[in-house]
Amino acid sequence: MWTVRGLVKTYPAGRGRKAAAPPAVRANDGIDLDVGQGEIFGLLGPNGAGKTTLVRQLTGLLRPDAGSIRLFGHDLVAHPDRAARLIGYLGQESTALDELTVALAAETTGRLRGLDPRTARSERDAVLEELELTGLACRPLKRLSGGQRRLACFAAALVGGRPMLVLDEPTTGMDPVARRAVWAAIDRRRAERGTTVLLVTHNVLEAETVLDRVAVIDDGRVIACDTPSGLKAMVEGDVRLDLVWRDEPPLHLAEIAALGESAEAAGRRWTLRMAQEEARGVVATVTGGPAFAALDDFTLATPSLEDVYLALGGRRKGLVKA
Ligand SMILES: Nc1ncnc2c1ncn2[C@@H]1O[C@H](COP(=O)(O)OP(=O)(O)OP(=O)(O)O)[C@@H](O)[C@H]1O
Repeated sequence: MWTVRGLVKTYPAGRGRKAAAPPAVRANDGIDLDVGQGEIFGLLGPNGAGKTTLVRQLTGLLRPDAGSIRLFGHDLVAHPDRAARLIGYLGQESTALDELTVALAAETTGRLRGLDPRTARSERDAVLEELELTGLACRPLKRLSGGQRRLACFAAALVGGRPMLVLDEPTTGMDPVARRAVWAAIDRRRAERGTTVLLVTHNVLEAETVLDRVAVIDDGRVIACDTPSGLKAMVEGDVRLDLVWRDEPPLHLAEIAALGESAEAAGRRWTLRMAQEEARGVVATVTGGPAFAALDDFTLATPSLEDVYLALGGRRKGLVKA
């Protein structure tokens, strides 16, 4: 339904004296994607991986240097204007709606999408109620908290019932209640209308729970594409061991110093990834010997999408777990 082949986008080098000019950036480097109708499809990757660049091309806002994009049979490279009729897009920034009230943002979006005034008003009321925004309806977006503003923009993106929703980190800054409301609204549309969702995220936890399939993007390329469980099967047999030290790790103990060499350290926390059998020995060492006194807490966990991502050679930077 949504077919992307060989998409390439390079941002040109900046002007100026040679040494000071920023170099050209190949932000998308031959991307292929196939998204099916009714899928909740994710793009996961660290900051700067090329996700937003990809999404802006898919939504007709940025012209690719090479490659093809077809959505519901339309050629969106030749006719980028058609994207607006097919896609409800929630970008990372939404300053365009800032001056409007929550109600007017939703209603105006509906009118811009061709709804008659009455339908725009009734869709506005329904979506504000669905997302529990009715109490904020008269508030200008610029007078809302970050999470509330994001939710109001999400509400506006839903008005007009586009068959495809493209959401660039929709739940950033939202509390758990608002997040749940977003996922429920998406699920409802998929169940009732077969709406397809393309979701950009660097939240691996969210990715694991809500997505049907994920494309992992790194350095402008798709480095893996599968269901979350399919991706996790790639690192089956591995576990993650987190050790939290009370204070300094007891590096005077030879076995702890050796462990430290393969650990990723973040403050008092060490994270180690290893085969299950090996983990058993390490747990015995840290809990049975003199190191135990220095240990505050430890957890042993099955692999997450983050572990897959790291195993694929991705960079850790930019992926969040909460
Ligand atoms: N307008 C621009 N001009 C030049 N380079 C750009 C421009 N926009 C993005 N880039 C560069 O292109 C690369 C991809 O950026 P992009 O915004 O697509 O990443 P992203 O995966 O969406 O990141 P994030 O998770 O931080 O939103 C980065 O190296 C970025 O610095």
